[in-house]
Amino acid sequence: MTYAVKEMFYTLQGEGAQAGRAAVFCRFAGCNLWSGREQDRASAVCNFCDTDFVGTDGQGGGKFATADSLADAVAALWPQAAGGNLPGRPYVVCTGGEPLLQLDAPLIEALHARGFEIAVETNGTQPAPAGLDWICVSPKADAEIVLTRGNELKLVFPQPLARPERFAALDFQHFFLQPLDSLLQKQHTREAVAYCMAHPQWRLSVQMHKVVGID
Ligand SMILES: C[S@@+](CC[C@H](N)C(=O)[O-])C[C@H]1O[C@@H](n2cnc3c(N)ncnc32)[C@H](O)[C@@H]1O
Ligand SMILES: Nc1nc2[nH]cc(C(=O)O)c2c(=O)[nH]1
Ligand code: SF4
Ligand SMILES: [Mg+2]
Repeated sequence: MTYAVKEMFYTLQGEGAQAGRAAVFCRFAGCNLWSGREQDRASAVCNFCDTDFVGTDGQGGGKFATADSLADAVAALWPQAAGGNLPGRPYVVCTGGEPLLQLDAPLIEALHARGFEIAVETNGTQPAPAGLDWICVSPKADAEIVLTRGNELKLVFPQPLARPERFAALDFQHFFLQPLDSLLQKQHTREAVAYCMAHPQWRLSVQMHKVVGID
């Protein structure tokens, strides 16, 4: 299968329980909940997206004909210490767009073969292939989730039609509220803080990369 990748870069995970960890980000092109075109945003199932995932023209992006060629490109972004491996297991975060439209068993095998721990950021509407090491599901109000277990559930907040209570009993290790980044971001942050203080099952996920100014 050919993989369409918008961009690939080395940075720190900015969100959730792995925030602060060095990671290669592999951003797959395309999503099932929005075309990515601004003129379609208002009518999209998911209409608050902060990401450009259209096409393959970003930094490190492209079309990859095989799992091995994509995994080689991911591995090339991980820093190599002279004369040996760095401490800290190589970590790749597959995101998008919606990564589970493309991430398949051959790619998981190829990334594992290169020593990578594989994380995914998904909207939860697609089943996950076996072998993923970290699953972050971020539900959207108008899209039913089929992925109801994983490592972390990270709810963009507030979504009036997707209250945290709807997800609180699902099978995840960590529950995060991530303030909706928009013109009202400060207000959303205050509301998320108040919710977490009243419901200690939930923790706050600040999008750290935006605070510190990295990709
Ligand atoms: C761009 S999405 C890509 C992965 C996948 N499609 C998903 O929605 O989880 C990556 C993460 O950013 C979150 N996100 C998108 N737009 C956001 C915004 N305006 N404010 C806060 N988080 C946002 C998503 O909910 C998701 O957790
Ligand atoms: N640094 C950084 N951390 C992130 N965590 C999730 C992201 C995403 O867009 O999926 C993201 C991102 O775009 N950058
Ligand atoms: S599901 Fe994820 S990638 Fe798709 S539009 Fe929503 S936030 Fe963006
Ligand atoms: Mg992002």
